[in-house]
Amino acid sequence: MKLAAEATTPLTARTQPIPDPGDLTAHLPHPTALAWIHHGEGIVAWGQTARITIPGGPHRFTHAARRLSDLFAGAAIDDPLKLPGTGPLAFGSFTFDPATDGSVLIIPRHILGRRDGHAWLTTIGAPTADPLTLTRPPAPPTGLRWGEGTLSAHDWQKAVATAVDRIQGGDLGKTVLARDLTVQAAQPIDTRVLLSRLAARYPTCFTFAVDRLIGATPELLIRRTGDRIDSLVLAGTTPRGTTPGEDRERAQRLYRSAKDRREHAYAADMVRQALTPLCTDLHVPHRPQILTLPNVIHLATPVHGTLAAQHSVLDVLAALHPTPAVCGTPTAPALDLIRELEVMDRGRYAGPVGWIDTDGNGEWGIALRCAEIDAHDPTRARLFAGCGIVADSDPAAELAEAQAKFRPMQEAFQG
Ligand SMILES: C=C(O[C@H]1C=CC=C(C(=O)O)[C@@H]1O)C(=O)O
Repeated sequence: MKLAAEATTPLTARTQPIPDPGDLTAHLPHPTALAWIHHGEGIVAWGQTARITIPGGPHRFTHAARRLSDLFAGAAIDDPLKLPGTGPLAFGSFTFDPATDGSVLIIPRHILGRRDGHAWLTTIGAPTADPLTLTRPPAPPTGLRWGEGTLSAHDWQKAVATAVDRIQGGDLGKTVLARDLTVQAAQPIDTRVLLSRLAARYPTCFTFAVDRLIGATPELLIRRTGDRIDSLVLAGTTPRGTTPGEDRERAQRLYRSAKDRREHAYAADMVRQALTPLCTDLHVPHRPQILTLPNVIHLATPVHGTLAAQHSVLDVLAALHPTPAVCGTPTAPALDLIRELEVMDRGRYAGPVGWIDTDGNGEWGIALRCAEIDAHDPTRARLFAGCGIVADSDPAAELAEAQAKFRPMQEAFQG
C-alpha cells in the first residue's frame, strides 16, 4: 500500500487552556477549515502538519491506523487538559467504496476546542504569533447556479425501480441509492460560511469539514472514549410535516411502517453483529426511537458498549463500514448494485468522517447531508443524498425523501 505523508518529525504539540471562545466557526482564519461540531462544542482546526493519503483496498483502515501511529509515536506532547480532543489529533474522511482512492487523514497545525466547560488551543509544530487572528473574513457564496448531477430525477427513479425488481427477485434484502446535484458559485466557496450555517441550524447533528467535504450528519457511526463506545444507527425516514399535528402523524406512520422498520432493522442488526465480537457488553435496544430534525424524521437506535480490548476507533470503523444504512444487505450484492445503478462515484459521501487522537479515541460520523467542493475548481460543489431501498419502496416517495435530505446543504449555500 502506498501512503503519502508530509510531516515535521518528530511531532511536537502544545495544548493551552484558553477563555471560552464562543462560536468555534467564528475563529477560523482561512476558507479551508477542518471541523467537528455538536451542540456548539467540539473542535475546529486549520493548517496542515501532515497529510496521509490512503488508497483503496480491503485493509485501508488498518494501514491508515498504522501510518498514523508511526507519526504520533515519537511526539513530544504538552497537554495539561488530557480531554477528548486535546493534544495532537488527525481529522479524517474515507471514501464510501472500499475499492476507491481518495481517503485522507490530516494532522492540522492549529486546533481550537471547547467541551464540558473547557476551552483550549493546540499548536502542532513551532509556536506562531496569535494564531486566532482572522486573515480573511468569511464571504457567503453568491451567484449560485444549480444543476442536476449524474442522473436526472426521472432516471434516478428508474434506477430505484430496477433496484426494487432485483430485491423482489431475491438477489438481496436492501440497497441504498444516492444521487447528486451540482452547484456553481461566482467566487471560490468559503467553507466557514457553510459550517456556521449548518452548526447553527442543525445543532443536534455533527457538523463536519475535512478536505473540501462539508456537511451536518445526524448519524454517529462510532464514538470511542477509552473503552466506552457509542453509535446512533439511522435508517427509515419521512420528510417533516408543515404543522406539529402533521409531524406527529408522520412520525407515528413511520414508526408503524413495516417497510421502514425492516429498512431500519437491517442496519441495527448489522451494527450489533459487527460490534459484538469487539465488546464485553453491548446494549442495542430492540425497538427504534424517533429522531426529529428540521428537515426529516428518522428511525434511530442508540447503541452503547464496552470494548473488550485496546481497539482504536479506526479498528472499530473497519468492523462497521459500510453499514446497511448507506450500502444495504448483504454487503457485497448491495455494493455491486450501487456501482451498477448510481453511475457515479460517491467519493467520500457516505464514508466515515471524523477525528482520532493519539490514544485511539475519536468521533466518526457517516458523511451524509454533505457537499464536496471540487478539488480543481473551488467555485463548484456536488451535493449528495440517498435512500434505503427495500422490496416495497416507491420511487416517487424515495425521490421526495432524497429532496428533503438535500435541504440542509442547499439552504447552507443559499443563506
Ligand atoms: C443515505 C442517507 O441516509 C441514510 C441514513 C438515514 C436514513 C436513511 C434512509 O431512511 O434511507 C439512509 O439509510 C443520506 O442521507 O444520504
